[in-house]
Amino acid sequence: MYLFKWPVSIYACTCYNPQACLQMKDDWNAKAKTVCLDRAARQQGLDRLKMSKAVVVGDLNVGKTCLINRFCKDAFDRDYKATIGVDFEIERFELSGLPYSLQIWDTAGQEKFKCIASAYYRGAQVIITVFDMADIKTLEHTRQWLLEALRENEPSACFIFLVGTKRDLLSPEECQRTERDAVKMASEMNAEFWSVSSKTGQNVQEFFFRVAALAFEDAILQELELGNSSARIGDGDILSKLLQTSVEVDSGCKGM
Ligand SMILES: Nc1nc2c(ncn2[C@@H]2O[C@H](COP(=O)(O)OP(=O)(O)OP(=O)(O)O)[C@@H](O)[C@H]2O)c(=O)[nH]1
Repeated sequence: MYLFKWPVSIYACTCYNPQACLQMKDDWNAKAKTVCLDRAARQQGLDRLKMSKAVVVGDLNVGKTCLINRFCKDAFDRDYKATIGVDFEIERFELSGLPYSLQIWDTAGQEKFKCIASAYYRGAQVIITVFDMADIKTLEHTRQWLLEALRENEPSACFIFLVGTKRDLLSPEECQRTERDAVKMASEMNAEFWSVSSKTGQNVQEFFFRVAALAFEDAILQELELGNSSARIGDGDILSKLLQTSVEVDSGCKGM
């Protein structure tokens, strides 16, 4: 899969929530592009709030709620409390000078709540399928969860992530083995794989920053295209000039 790389987000952000402040990268070349894009976005009247929706799906007890709580509240609860239906958090960022919010929908993994939860899949820009690295059968089930979430969305318009939780419970050897299986599954799902621990916080912030960066980039591109019908990637327009570098984003393991 080829994506235009526009690393705006990673370092040009001043977050409302200090937890969510995206890390600065020392890449002046990219920074210059960020400034250009920011200016272009302003010219297009894009100063209003942007919001993207991410839905988090997966078996019960795999750690969906803990993943969200670690990122949004920097908290971890060792006691299991089943999600009933759905719940959501909104994380606010300022990216490249623009306010931006990520709505993160936590859905119930329990079968009896599935019909309630699936009603909220629609309109997602990001689908996060979660499995428990210490319970390999939950990895197999992610395919089905993804299918169900895609049924309510336009597949080509969604970023798909496969997230393995509870890596703190695995030995390094077990972790390697599970990550190998997960990378295979991610490639079948056309997803990007991350392995995380909500208990220790390992990779959680990095993962959500990546989600926010991709969703934000996509939202801005869509706005620019809608706002100016002549603005099309590859048409020699402002976007293609700004987004000169395309990089191959491979569906491999990003979070290890
Ligand atoms: N050791 C460890 N335990 C975790 C981790 N993430 C979650 N847990 C535990 O796993 C259990 C289930 O976590 P939840 O986040 O509630 O699971 P869920 O997927 O939201 O479950 P449903 O709401 O039923 O769909 C809890 O007891 C958590 O403490 C992790 O990274 N490491």
